[in-house]
Amino acid sequence: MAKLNNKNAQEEIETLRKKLNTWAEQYYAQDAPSVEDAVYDQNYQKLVELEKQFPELVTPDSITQRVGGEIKSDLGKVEHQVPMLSMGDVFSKDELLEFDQRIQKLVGEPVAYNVELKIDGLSLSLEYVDGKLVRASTRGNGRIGEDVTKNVQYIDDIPKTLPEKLTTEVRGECYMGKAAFLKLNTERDENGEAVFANPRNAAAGSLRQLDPKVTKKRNLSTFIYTWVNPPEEITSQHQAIQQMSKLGFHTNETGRKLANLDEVFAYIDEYTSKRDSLSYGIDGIVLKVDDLTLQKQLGNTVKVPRWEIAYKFPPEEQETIVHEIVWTVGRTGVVTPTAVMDPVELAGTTVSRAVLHNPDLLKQKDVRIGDTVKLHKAGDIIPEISEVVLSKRPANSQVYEIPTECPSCGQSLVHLEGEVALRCINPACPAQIEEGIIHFASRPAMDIMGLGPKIVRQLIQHDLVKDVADLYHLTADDLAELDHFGDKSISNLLTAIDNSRQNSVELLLNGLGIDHVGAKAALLIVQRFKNLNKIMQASVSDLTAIDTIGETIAESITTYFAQASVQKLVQELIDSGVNIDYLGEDVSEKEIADNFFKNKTVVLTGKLAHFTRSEFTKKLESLGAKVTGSVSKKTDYVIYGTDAGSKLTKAENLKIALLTEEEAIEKIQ
Ligand SMILES: NC(=O)c1ccc[n+]([C@@H]2O[C@H](COP(=O)([O-])OP(=O)(O)OC[C@H]3O[C@@H](n4cnc5c(N)ncnc54)[C@H](O)[C@@H]3O)[C@@H](O)[C@H]2O)c1
Ligand SMILES: [Zn+2]
Repeated sequence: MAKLNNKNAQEEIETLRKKLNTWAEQYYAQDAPSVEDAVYDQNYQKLVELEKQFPELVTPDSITQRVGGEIKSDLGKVEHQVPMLSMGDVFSKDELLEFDQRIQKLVGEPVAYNVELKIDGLSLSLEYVDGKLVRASTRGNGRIGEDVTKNVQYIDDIPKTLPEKLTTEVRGECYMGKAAFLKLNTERDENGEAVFANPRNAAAGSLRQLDPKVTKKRNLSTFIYTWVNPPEEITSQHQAIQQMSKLGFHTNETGRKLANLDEVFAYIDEYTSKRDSLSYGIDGIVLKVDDLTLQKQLGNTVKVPRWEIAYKFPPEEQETIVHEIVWTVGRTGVVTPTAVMDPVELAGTTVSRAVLHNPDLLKQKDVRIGDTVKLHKAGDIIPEISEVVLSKRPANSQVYEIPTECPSCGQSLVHLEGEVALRCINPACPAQIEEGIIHFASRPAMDIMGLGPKIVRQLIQHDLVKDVADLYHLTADDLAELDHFGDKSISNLLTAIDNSRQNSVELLLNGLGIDHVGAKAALLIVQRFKNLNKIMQASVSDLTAIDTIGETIAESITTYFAQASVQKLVQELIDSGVNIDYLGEDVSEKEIADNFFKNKTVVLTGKLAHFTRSEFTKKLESLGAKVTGSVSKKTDYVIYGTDAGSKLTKAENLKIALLTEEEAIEKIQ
């Protein structure tokens, strides 16, 4: 690394932290990472190196000093009696040797390790009182996790009662098996929902659900590997696992107590080759000092235990040849390239396609027809081209030319400002119409059962529909033209279409497929305006007056409804009897019951432990409080967390009533 001066280092550190924080938030809170783990890990390592070089620049809120992301869900919060930590990781056998040497030096002699598979899921704590399961929680930020007690009732392998009346806590990994993961992603893909990047995010997204019935459908499992407070006779990790298994916990059978690193390396090799045949995903192996007393002596850093380390597998790679690059047109006209390659076996499945996402990425990787490429699986699952093997590039190879015309309708493609994507902006483009109708009928939109992609495709091929309004004119005779479509299916589909006329209008607003407007935004907008005509007349500033609606969404909506073709479409829908009113509960004018915060002006400052700023603000606003950004004489209360700065001082000077976060929470309840 080039020598940096203090100022440059500070800048670089801040840039890295910002990037990592964003990725961690997407990964931990939204269960939807935007970059591969390897990219995250590399940037994280860079930050670690810089902080080592410039220790004075380390701050307690740096991602290297804390666990996971902030908790942002609406699930209840649970404070962990013993913190749930992260784990140090290494990427080579050499680094494992260094770890072992460090341990030997600290302990004064060679130690035995219990070696376990590193399961690709999320940590889960289970608390029992008198042998009864009373509470389950996620790791969260390590100190405070999310309450998932209701959700784990639906995980079959978790014992709800123990054979002994123990009061104790165990921890382990909650995961989704490979088969369940692939099934879930296939379903989501068919419903037009975003697929999960890997089994870990899928497990996290399925466990952290407000509605436990969703968890029930997701087929989660556990491997329990930590006994937080074992009985005295348990003196080693190996023993702890065996005893927990006897108590009915699902433990992993592959763990082994090993006396030296040669045996550990053999274990790594063994499971590197067995990995694909396991029914669950693993991303490495874990070395734990086996002796529990030694574990205690070695203790923890702020973020990780000193007595354990994860060895992460290098990503598996295969070489193959690219034959073709195909372009598909999505609902919003975005055209996406996919490389089609000679089929190869990669981490357990046969792979022949890899999405290249956008033309920039394709250019940057400079993938050409005939190129030999290295293929790996992001998150162990999704095939991706890592790089071109330049030494194997044919002599006559030519730079791949990005198409200028839409593969579906032939109209010129455009690059909209500020976008990496290439788009077809022809509203009559058949591919877009098809995707648009599939979206309109999907579950989060108009929810028309039985109108999946295959049927939509046929309806278009038979010239039965050209836009979503045509759906409402379909007759039994029309549908009889379709392949394998019997009387029963016909009448079911017609009923489903008919029922959708009565949907509350947020489903229609989402179904129209306006850029940036998903189910959540649609609901918020509809709750404010109550009726589609009013939304069509709203200005950008009318729309942004809604709390969470920003300019991007607002502009997208006004631009959309300004189009004559759209106005005509909406009129046709109305003429076909489709409802355009909000039929849900009235939220805005609901009478707010008297409470401590009603009609009070409140300022939040400092770092909150139990809620995020925006969660807390929402909560207070729902109680009728006005939450503002700065302290003035009009402020009734200042609620403060840790590290509160000038706002707190100002409040003290103005003698404004102060509440700690905990005090404020008490007043809410
Ligand atoms: N792609 C992204 O944007 C992104 C963002 C944030 C984090 N990440 C990934 O997450 C990793 C960091 O996450 P982390 O802090 O949760 O650490 P980690 O997942 O690398 O390791 C710690 C976790 O391993 C789990 N585990 C599995 N098997 C275990 C066993 N047998 N014994 C003990 N623990 C076991 C536990 O849940 C524990 O909390 C990074 O290395 C990165 O790869 C990716
Ligand atoms: Zn087109």
